[in-house]
Amino acid sequence: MTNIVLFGKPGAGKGTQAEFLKEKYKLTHISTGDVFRFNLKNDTELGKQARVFMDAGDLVPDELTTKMLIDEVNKHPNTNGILFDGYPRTLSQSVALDEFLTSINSKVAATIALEADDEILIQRLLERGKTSGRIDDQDEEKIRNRYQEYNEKTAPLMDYYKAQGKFFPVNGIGSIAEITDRVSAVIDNL
Ligand SMILES: Nc1ncnc2c1ncn2[C@@H]1O[C@H](COP(=O)(O)OP(=O)(O)O)[C@@H](O)[C@H]1O
Repeated sequence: MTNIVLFGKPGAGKGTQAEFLKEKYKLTHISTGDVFRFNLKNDTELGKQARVFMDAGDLVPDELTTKMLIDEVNKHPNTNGILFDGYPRTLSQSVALDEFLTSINSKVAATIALEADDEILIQRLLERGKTSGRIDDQDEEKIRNRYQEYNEKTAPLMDYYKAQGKFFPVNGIGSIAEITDRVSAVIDNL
């Protein structure tokens, strides 16, 4: 299994790149944001629990998120590898992911970070909010809160993966195809 973590701030283009990468490398794409939104839409028990956090732009509590993630991975026992998009987002989630992958004889092969400036990203999200219907994309204050969550809780993961020699930053500004090429260069070298 080649498991790749796609890392980046909100709006960095993880979901867009994942669509191309999953085809190219025959990976299973798991977006925690998408799974949560599916549960919100279908008003499941998980959706009910996650809604308040998501609508405010806060992270959903680790325990709930990790349980959901493990359930998703377990739905694909024969996969070539997983493309993790939006997970892990806290140190506790990184540790939980490593423990879980070890338990199934696997590991994170690489964490690939799409890098771009905050102001560019905030504009992208506001633009997306006009058509996506996502409450968390429609209001600058909620977007700024997501950046604060990222800076406080998610940014420290960079050091966690750097210490393991698994952190690969990629310039996230350019055409979609250019960025796919940059990410592919990292994967092809693994
Ligand atoms: N790993 C996670 N841990 C906690 N909450 C999460 C996680 N992944 C997604 N969420 C929740 O879902 C929301 C939307 O996720 P996502 O679509 O990945 O956002 P973004 O476009 O901001 O990167 C987050 O703001 C958060 O509330």
